[in-house]
Amino acid sequence: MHVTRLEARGFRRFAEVNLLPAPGINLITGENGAGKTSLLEALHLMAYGRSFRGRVRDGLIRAGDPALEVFVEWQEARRDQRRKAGLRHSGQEWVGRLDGASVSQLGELCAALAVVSFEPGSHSLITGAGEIRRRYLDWGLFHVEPDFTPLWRRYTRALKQRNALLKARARDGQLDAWDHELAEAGEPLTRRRHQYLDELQPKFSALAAELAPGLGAVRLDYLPGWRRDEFPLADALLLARERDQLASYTSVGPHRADWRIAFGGLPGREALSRGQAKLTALCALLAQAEHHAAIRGEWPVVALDDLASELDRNHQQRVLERLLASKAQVFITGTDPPPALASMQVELTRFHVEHGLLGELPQSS
Ligand SMILES: Nc1ncnc2c1ncn2[C@@H]1O[C@H](COP(=O)(O)OP(=O)(O)OP(=O)(O)O)[C@@H](O)[C@H]1O
Repeated sequence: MHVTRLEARGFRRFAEVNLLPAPGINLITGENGAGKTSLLEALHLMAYGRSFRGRVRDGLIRAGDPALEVFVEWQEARRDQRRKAGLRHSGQEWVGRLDGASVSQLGELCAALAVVSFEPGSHSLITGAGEIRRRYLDWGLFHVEPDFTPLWRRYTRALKQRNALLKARARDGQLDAWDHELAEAGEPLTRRRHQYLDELQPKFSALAAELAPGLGAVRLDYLPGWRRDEFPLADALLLARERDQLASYTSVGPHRADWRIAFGGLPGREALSRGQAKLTALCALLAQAEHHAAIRGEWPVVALDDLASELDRNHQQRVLERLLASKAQVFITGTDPPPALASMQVELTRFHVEHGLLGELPQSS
């Protein structure tokens, strides 16, 4: 898929911005603080329902403006279909529209537009909290398995209910029903996530061998959130009940799941340098994009924020060559064009941002 229009109003420093990108490589340059990252952030917001650097209260809405609006149009090659989505926040709540109709859940927008973003905070996918890694798996599954979303919603709802009952000190009989519901949704949800991670493994290994060969062979392990090899989720919930009643929350289940990367050449993920953690995160994101392409028949949009400061020239080149071969639409930002691009004879569509104003530069290669 490729984005044909990205519009934002009242977003970060932009009063109004309108970007008409090309299907191939789009390079956005500008000085520090000009607004380059904000453009990718707006795209990410539409594709994930959240920013990669903060919430609304952290300044997504332009100072002095009543609301922010983001509008994206994109083309799906698979169905030769043009699609559009809008998102608005006026300080109270998000309102979303997809293909001209209101959406009841922002998740509907997120499952429609597929964007993979690599940005300065991406290493947290490897070194950060388990929630980030769960979200990564779920985002992939929202896109490649249409019946994953209802399953995920069912589990999330049951978890909310069980936690509310635990807080209200409800009787065992009331908890039984929600334990049953959690297990009914949680078991298949776990199987899907586990299988998805297994499917990512060969893609991840191939990317790691190319981008981070010094780290050795890669293994991805799924940690389900309870001792699944010993008993089913229903039993785990029952066994944990007394403890959960004391703590007023559910301590076992897929909401506590995680996954782990083990490299043959390293003792543990803590042994990764920050640069290696970034490369590993990039491998994870590209593996997900390749998997998406294999199942859906087209690449997600790939957004690489500040590529030159994230990767050395050699790694930039390897990543860009891979993306060029994929025919994915790519957005790259930087204060200057990344050095690897200069030597690659790539056809580029160039934009320049200055003090929150965007202009298109003549095409270059
Ligand atoms: N809510 C807001 N209202 C007005 N301006 C804002 C708001 N939030 C951020 N900004 C401004 O937007 C700019 C941040 O833009 P952004 O991070 O996209 O820049 P950038 O071009 O990626 O910079 P860098 O190269 O330094 O990473 C800063 O100048 C910041 O002061």
